[in-house]
Amino acid sequence: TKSTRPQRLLKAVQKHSTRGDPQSVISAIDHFCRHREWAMNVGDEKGSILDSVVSELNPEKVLELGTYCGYSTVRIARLLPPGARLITLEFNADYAAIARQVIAWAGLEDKVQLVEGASGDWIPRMKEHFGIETFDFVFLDHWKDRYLPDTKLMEDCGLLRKGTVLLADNVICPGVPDYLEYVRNSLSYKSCYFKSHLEYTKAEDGLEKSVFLG
Ligand SMILES: O=C(NCCCCCn1ccnc1)c1cc(-c2ccc(F)cc2)cc(O)c1O
Ligand SMILES: [Mg+2]
Repeated sequence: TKSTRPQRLLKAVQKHSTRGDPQSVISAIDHFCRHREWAMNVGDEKGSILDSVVSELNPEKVLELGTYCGYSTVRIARLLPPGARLITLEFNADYAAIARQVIAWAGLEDKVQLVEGASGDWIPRMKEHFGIETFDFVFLDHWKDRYLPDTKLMEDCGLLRKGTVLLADNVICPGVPDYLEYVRNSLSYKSCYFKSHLEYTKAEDGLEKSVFLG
């Protein structure tokens, strides 16, 4: 039976990168997506912006909504200090199965906890299930119509603190208009836009960085 794109992406990682070397995993995925098959990873251009936000923040507790094949998981986890933890939520079981192998190949499994399920179900359970007080950094990259409800849910569950940084992918393409309107007009956020391009294309896209003011 025909393989899936995530399966072909994993094979490219195992063939063209070095086990335990996250940078080589990132490069192998970017090469595959640019020269073989496009895939919805945050990509190298927006990925560099993601890197700079994470490096400046040095977060201890990170939440990623939307793992896909684990590309941004590897980008973030490789920059985390020892003892820091990344929880990544993926709804699609097939994506999760590939992501686990990509994260393990990169040698980052000790920093990452991949949880399968719906963000709306898991966000209310973060505190009691994972012993999380608040997150320092949240990367939103899942269903675009869930960015806003899940952000409000994180607020209501007390998972955000003064200074928590939300970074949202795809705010132009596919676009998250309701989320943008909220974080840009709410007195509880200081928001700014990083103009970039849709991964591996010339189309405009960008990241929105929003600091929760409490
Ligand atoms: O839909 C996207 N991501 C969510 C995937 C499903 C998440 C499942 N899940 C995980 C946790 N809770 C739910 C996405 C799409 C595009 C895109 C852009 C242009 C185009 F023509 C086609 C596609 C680009 C991205 O960068 C994206 O992130
Ligand atoms: Mg995305």
